[in-house]
Amino acid sequence: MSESPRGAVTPASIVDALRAVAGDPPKARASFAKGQCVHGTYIPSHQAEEITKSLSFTRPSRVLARFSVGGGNPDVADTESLVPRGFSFRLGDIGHRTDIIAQNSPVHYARTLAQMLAFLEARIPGPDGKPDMEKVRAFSAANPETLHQMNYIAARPPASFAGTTYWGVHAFPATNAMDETRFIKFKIAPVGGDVTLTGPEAKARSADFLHDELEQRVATGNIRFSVLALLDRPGDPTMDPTVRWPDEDHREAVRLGTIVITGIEPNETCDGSIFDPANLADGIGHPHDEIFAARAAAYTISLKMRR
Ligand code: HEM
Repeated sequence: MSESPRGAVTPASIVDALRAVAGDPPKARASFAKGQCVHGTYIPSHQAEEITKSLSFTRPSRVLARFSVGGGNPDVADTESLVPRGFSFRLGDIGHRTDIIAQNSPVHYARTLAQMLAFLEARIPGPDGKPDMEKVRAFSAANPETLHQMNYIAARPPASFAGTTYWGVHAFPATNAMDETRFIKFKIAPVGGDVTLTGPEAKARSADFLHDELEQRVATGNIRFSVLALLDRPGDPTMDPTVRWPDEDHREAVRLGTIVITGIEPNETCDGSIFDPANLADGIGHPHDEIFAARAAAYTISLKMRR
C-alpha cells in the first residue's frame, strides 16, 4: 500500500483523518484530546551520562507534563479499553529542553504514513455515526500488525495514570560524552509497578476515574516514574514502530533518572502550545522512521485547528 485512495499522504491529511474518526469535535486536539496538565521535577541518575550527553537528561530540572486518553474525543470515558493512555513531558532548561511524547503501548499501530491514513480512513463513521465494521475487518485482515497496539492495551486496563508503563516507541539515537552513539527506546515505568484492572473492574469505574484518581494521588505526593533507556543490540529493527525489539522486556535498561509529579497544572498551560516530538536537546537524535518524521508537523497543524 503506497497511497491512500484520497490522494497524497501528508501530516495534514492524517490530522484530517484523526479528526474525522472522532466526528470533528471543535477546538480539541486531533489525538489524545482528553487529558490533564501536571508539573513536577526530574532528578538524573549517575548513569545517565553513560548513555547521553543531553543536558535534559543529565541535569535536574522542572517538568511540565500531560496525562491523556487516546483518540480525538475530548469526552471519551476513562474506561475506554481500546485507546492508549498518553504521557507527554518536557524536561531540561532554557537552551536544552526535550519533549518526550509517550503512550502506554510499546508499539504504534502503523508502519508507514500510508498505512496510518488507511487505518484511520477505514474507521471514519458513516451517516449513522458508526464505522463500517466490514471495512474495518477487511483492513485488519490485510494489515494484522495494525492490531498489535490495540490488543496490547485492551489486555491491560490501567487503574491509574500513575500506574501504567509508557513507551517512547521509536528507536532514538543517543550520543554520550565520549561521542558513542547507539539506539535506545524510552520506557517510563511507574516506581510502584503497573496496576491493572480486570475487565469487570474497569467497567464499574466512572467516566473520569483516571482524572479523579490523579488528583487524589498528587495530593498524597505519590507519583514517580523511572525514565529508562532500553539498550539496542546489533540487528534490532529501528525503522518500524509496529515491532518490538527481540526480548525487549528482558533486555538491559539504564535508568536515566526519575520524574516526580508534584502538582496539577491548569490545562491552559499545556494547551497553549504543543509537546513537540522534534524538540530534542543535543545528545538524543531524531528517530529515523517515517512515522516519527511526520509527527512534529502534524502536532503543529492540530494546534492551529484547536485554537
Ligand atoms: C509512536 C507514535 C505516536 C505516539 C506514541 C503518539 C502519542 C501522542 C500523545 C501522547 C499525544 C498527546 C500530546 C499532548 O499531551 O499534548 C499525541 C498527540 C497528537 N498526535 Fe501523536 N503519537 C504518535 C504518532 C503520531 C503520528 C504519526 C501522528 C500524525 C502524523 C500523530 C498525530 C498527533 C496529533 C495531531 C496530536 C495532537 C497534537 C496537539 O494538538 O497538541 N501522532 N500523540
